[in-house]
Amino acid sequence: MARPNLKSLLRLSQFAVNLNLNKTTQLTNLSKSLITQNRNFSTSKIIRQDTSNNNAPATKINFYVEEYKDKGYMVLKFNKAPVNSLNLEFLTELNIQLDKIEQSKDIKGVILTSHLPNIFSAGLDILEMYQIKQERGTQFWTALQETWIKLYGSNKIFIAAINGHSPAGGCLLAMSCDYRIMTKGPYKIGLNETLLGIKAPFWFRDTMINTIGYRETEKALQLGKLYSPEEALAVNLVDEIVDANVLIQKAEEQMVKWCSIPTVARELTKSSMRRDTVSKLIAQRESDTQSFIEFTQRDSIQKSLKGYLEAMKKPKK
Ligand SMILES: CCCCC/C=C\CCCC/C=C/C(=O)SCCNC(=O)CCNC(=O)[C@H](O)C(C)(C)COP(=O)(O)OP(=O)(O)OC[C@H]1O[C@@H](n2cnc3c(N)ncnc32)[C@H](O)[C@@H]1OP(=O)(O)O
Repeated sequence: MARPNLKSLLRLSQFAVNLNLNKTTQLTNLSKSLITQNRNFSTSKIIRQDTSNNNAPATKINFYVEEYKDKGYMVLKFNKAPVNSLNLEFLTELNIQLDKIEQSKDIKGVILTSHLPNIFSAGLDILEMYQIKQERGTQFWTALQETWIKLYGSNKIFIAAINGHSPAGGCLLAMSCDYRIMTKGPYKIGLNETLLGIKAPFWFRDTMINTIGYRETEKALQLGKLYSPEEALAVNLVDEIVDANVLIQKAEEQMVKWCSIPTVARELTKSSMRRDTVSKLIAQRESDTQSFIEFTQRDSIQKSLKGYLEAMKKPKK
């Protein structure tokens, strides 16, 4: 596919929030059709000023929410085209969703998945790290910490239905869930930060250690290893791999199973397993943010990120 020049890549975040009337109309129609299928289906919208067209408000639907209150769970679908990259606005909205979930008495669990084909999440939006300003960088990193604390530290049941690529921050989101099911296919999952010339933060590392163990993490992080679904299954990075057409069905089956466990006992058990890991970041949030700002402002890191952005723009073979 044709790649834009660096300038247009740098406008990606701005572009991503601009109004796309056709898309919005299509999505609204989709939402309506799902409601008529007797599903309680709601959309979450970001409304903000579209600076490329001073007269038009920008509307973009970043999430679809399907609630099955009678069954006690919901499906939360990422919908930030093209790759569900995690930028400040997306994370802020995700945090609001996570707060609502935590406060809901009717919802015991959530299936996290993507509405976009072949992609769960491409991880952090690289443009949030490239040539960042301190204020935005601080807000961004704080929002990301918040997401992880809310997700990894949640008492609710989270099942990741990974329907495509899930590198870096995408892998972190998946690992923060209680159970992972991945679609078979030419997809990759893992913490590949070293390939971008950056070090995975300690809480990414700890989440991976808690998921696949110390030795496998040691290799995976240094090599920036991206696993195929079969490789991920072999090291317990995912718990199941399935054909795409049964992904949500399998996730729902698991959800029913997890929901059937006595809630308080399950919650106390989960919390006892994760509390120390979460507390470690909570105790170091400010210094972790400062490290992020200091690290990403280094010339060497900016050079690596620039090279990575340029490589992403090269035409695919
Ligand atoms: C104490 C020390 C503290 C240290 C802290 C320091 C640093 C912080 C580290 C933070 C940890 C970082 C975590 C991360 O998550 S970094 C992000 C890593 N993500 C990736 O490497 C994924 C890159 N993307 C891809 O590999 C592919 O895009 C794909 C996900 C496999 C999907 O492929 P495909 O479907 O073929 O899509 P395209 O490649 O064509 O991409 C479509 C457009 O999306 C743009 N894109 C892709 N990924 C990102 C991204 N992560 N951020 C921003 N933009 C992204 C891509 O450029 C295309 O744009 P275009 O359509 O305009 O060309």
